[in-house]
Amino acid sequence: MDYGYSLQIELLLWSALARWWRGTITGYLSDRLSPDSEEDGNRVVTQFNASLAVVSLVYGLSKRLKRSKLPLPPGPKGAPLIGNLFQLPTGFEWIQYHEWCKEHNTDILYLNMAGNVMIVLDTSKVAIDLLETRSSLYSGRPYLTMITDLMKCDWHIGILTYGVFNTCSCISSHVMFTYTSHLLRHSLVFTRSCPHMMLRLISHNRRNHRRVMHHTFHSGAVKQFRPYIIKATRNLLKRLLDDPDPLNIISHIRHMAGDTILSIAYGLEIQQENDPYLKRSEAVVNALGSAGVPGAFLVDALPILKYVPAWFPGASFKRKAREWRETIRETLEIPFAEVKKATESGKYKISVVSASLQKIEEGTKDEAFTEEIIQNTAGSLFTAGSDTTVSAIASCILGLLEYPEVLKKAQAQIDTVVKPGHLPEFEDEPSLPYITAIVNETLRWRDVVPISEDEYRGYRLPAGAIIIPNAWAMLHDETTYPDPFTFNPDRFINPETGQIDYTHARDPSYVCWGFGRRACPGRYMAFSALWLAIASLIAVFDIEKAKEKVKVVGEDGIEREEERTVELTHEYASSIVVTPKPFKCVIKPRSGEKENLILRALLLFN
Ligand code: HEM
Repeated sequence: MDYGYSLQIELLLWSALARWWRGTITGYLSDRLSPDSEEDGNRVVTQFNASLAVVSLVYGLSKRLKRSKLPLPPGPKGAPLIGNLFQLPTGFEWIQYHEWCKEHNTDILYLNMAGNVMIVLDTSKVAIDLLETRSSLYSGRPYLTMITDLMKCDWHIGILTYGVFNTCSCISSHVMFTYTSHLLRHSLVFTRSCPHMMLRLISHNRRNHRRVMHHTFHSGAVKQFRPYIIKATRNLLKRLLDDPDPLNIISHIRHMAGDTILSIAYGLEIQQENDPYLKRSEAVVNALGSAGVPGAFLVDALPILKYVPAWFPGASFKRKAREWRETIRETLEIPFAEVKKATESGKYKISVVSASLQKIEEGTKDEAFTEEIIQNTAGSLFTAGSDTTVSAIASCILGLLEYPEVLKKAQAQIDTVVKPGHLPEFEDEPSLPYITAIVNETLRWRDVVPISEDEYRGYRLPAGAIIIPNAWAMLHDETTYPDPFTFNPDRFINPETGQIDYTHARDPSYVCWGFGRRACPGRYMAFSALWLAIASLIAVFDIEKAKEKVKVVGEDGIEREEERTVELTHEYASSIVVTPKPFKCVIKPRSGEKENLILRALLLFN
């Protein structure tokens, strides 16, 4: 059934394609040939088109026939043409995916979204098998025309394709990719300018960007950025001390995450209020968040709409894209240019950009180290690392509020290990296993990226299918994590030694940082930032559920005021990164001594 519809659609596309080729090449030749030779040109083009269409059809049909012999994974029955499109909830879809998997007794689920195939991987076994063991079959993200073509965010590490080729959305590039990639043997790439059929030598791919990132983010190198993490964490403590309003907690954490990342990326000194770099970067996160919501812009489903002029009625998406494009460009270029200037003058602070530019200066032969790739890599860090860090710290606070005994136990361990008058340091990590267990449990309990998407280019599963590893299902699998919805850091602690022990509950890092070639390159830095922030918050603050006064009418019929605990609703905003919505709580220094400690610790840095 599915193949029947998609074959019809494909036939239509191929015939449209043949016409398109005819128009394009005829136009191209007529611009260049004299009127006499135009007729010859037309004949050549017609013959070329005919052969191309025949080859296309034979190729497409043979692939279809070969593929249709293989069974599809099970999945819920869909409606004609639209498939399962309207069966999906608009948020927290990973829960529904998991329900369907249970219903169909499968860990590989097939969904058809109006012809677009989605394959959900519900267990770590299939996810690791497909995404790690056979990672070379995966090439990139599903293409979003709004973000890539119109907002010109095609440089972002999370959007780029891993290997030599970068993806192109439009039909022309698809044809070029299919036919020419084999001929060119991985030496050229078709870039965003594909309608003009520009080819350029490739170094512009995700593998190279990840290499630049690895240079400063591998487990050893990332230690050089610890002073930035310490400073941003201490500023967070001070901000919470000065303004403990629960509705501002998430924005304080957001400031800390942004401060850390921009310092690491560029060595920037971030202001506590109205920092222009932070403001621009947050605007980019919001823009990408809005544009990345599936179905938010029709142009993603109908890429041809990108050619509609901005003044055209209903084309507000073009105007929005133009506005966002400008912010994105400034965010990418301004800080990079400043660091470059500082590096040239020799007055710079250590950062991803300065360390990578230095590698060029030293004459590296590594093709990944170009100014463009360094600029792109640094520009990707904020969007990838800010909301994720905010989500994890805020979820941890929710866990501590819901399970006060965890907070008390963690405070007791800190009090015995950390010297009086000091805040926890990175060096304390081996002696504070319970804090490490809390970080792990946070990343498992409220996993930050419940599902991600990858594009599959293999056989057995339909080529081009979107693969969705359901990390949420894996991290809440009760055979691996008994009582999975309880926030219980002790599952990672050996009761006899008191040390971290993953024999009874698997280390969540095998899932929570993503899989294979998509796995989070910022994980060591992210873990360090989470660890220090959580250890420091627990060391100096008591975090409790808020109380509120309510009016109640007693049995005697008299109205009284009563104090009640405000229960948490655990509401999250559902997106690629799920982040808790602001929640009520009380956060106050554990003592006057801890308050002084917060002030003193920050002074040391200024
Ligand atoms: C709690 C913190 C974090 C978590 C849980 C997390 C998790 C993840 C996950 C699951 C992915 C893969 C997404 C996918 O497959 O679609 C990813 C990708 C990525 N992360 Fe993180 N991340 C965190 C923090 C950070 C930080 C702080 C940075 C950098 C400063 C960072 C940089 C990146 C980048 C650049 C990618 C894209 C990699 C690629 O597509 O090749 N992340 N992250």
